Amino acid sequence: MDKLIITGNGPLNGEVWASGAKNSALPILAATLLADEPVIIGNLPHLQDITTTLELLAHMGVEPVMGEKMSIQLDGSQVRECHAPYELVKKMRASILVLGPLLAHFGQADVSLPGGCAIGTRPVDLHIRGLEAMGADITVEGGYIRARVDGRLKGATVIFDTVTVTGTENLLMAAALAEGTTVLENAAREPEVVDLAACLIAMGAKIRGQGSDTITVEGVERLHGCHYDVMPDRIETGTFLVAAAASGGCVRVRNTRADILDAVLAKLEEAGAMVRHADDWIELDMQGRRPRAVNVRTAPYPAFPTDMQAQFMALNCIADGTGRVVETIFENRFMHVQELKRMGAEIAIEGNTAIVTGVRRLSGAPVMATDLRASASLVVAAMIAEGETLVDRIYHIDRGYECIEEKLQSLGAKIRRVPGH
Ligand SMILES: CC(=O)N[C@H]1[C@@H](OP(=O)(O)OP(=O)(O)OC[C@H]2O[C@@H](n3ccc(=O)[nH]c3=O)[C@H](O)[C@@H]2O)O[C@H](CO)[C@@H](O)[C@@H]1O
Ligand SMILES: C=C(OP(=O)(O)O)C(=O)O
Repeated sequence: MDKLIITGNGPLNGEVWASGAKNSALPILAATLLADEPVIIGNLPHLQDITTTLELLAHMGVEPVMGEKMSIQLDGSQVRECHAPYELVKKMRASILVLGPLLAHFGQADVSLPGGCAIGTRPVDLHIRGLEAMGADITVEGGYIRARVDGRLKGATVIFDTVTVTGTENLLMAAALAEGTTVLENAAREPEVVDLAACLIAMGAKIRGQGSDTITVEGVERLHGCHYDVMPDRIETGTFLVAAAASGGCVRVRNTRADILDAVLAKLEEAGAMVRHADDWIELDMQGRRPRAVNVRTAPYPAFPTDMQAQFMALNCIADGTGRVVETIFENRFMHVQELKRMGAEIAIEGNTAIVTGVRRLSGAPVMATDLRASASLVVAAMIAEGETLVDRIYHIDRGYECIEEKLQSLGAKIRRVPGH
């Protein structure tokens, strides 16, 4: 298993590019299963999760054809098998995103039930209930979701009990090829849902209301090919900005968007950062100052994202004052706390709240990455700590951060990868 060795090296400064969004690319790759023709997807990030998705599509018979500039052509008409095996699903929960497209296009899907993961149990009951409301016959047996429909799925009104991002995406994709109109209520408003809808529209789907909590889809009989570029990764962008703020530095992130990061940018300004932005870049300047502690409470978009919670925890660890971090989305997303404490952080947990009292200095230590964003928080903490930190199990970070060490090195970080077994 690869490890990262990081030595605190003062403020981060310079420019870095944001990659395409993982959480947009994954549903969009699954959406190519809906089309009868080749679809070209551009601005794909080079990530382990993308590789896993391409393996999953190849397992079904869809062979990826590499194009220019990180683009890939996929042809949904090549599907031979509507089966997502446990061996691949266990590597990546987002594999559940093939359920809706397979069922809508081919009338059948056998998808391994994704397990829980470090951050929570993460059930998929709302995906299943929504598809059943559209006429699917679904059983769960031997660890597999077995879904069938005679003819086309039927449009329905689906009211989600809880806001679910991939649940909304699965139903949106299924509804695109259903017979009649589907209304998704209490739908997720995340920018990645809007990006998926834009890709589906480019394929011929009829969708309105994306970005609001009511999405209406008029099903069409077929979807065609298109070329679609994935939006920039707002969580990767936010991670670079938090690292800049925590280190007292000045960083410009290019190829990104400020309009999808409002809640994060507001918290960074509250922490004392000067933030400027234009159409495709965001710059954060901390002018060498120590950040002020901030309170954050995670909630569905447009509120503060759970995927940025761990990184803000790292910032609060060295901030001036005490910050309360409340996690409302996942029941176990504080796995980084114990590791940050190994580096000298002062954090107390009360239920779903972490109370972080800033210290002037963290110290390097051997730490263990437990999930994707926990890993990012440890990397941020390591870059501002005194001495050397060894971050183990970084396969988690490779799921969601493209060329993490090269990008951070370009900002002045002392970080290197040590290959492991
Ligand atoms: C690939 C992807 O896009 N992943 C993101 C997606 O995950 P994901 O789509 O898995 O997360 P959800 O939005 O579905 O989860 C939100 C909450 O709803 C619960 N729930 C969800 C579905 C369901 O059928 N039943 C149920 O109870 C979950 O356990 C969780 O407590 O949104 C999360 C919340 O913004 C992000 O942290 C993940 O990075
Ligand atoms: C939790 C995340 O991803 P996933 O849903 O793929 O586990 C994440 O991107 O922070």
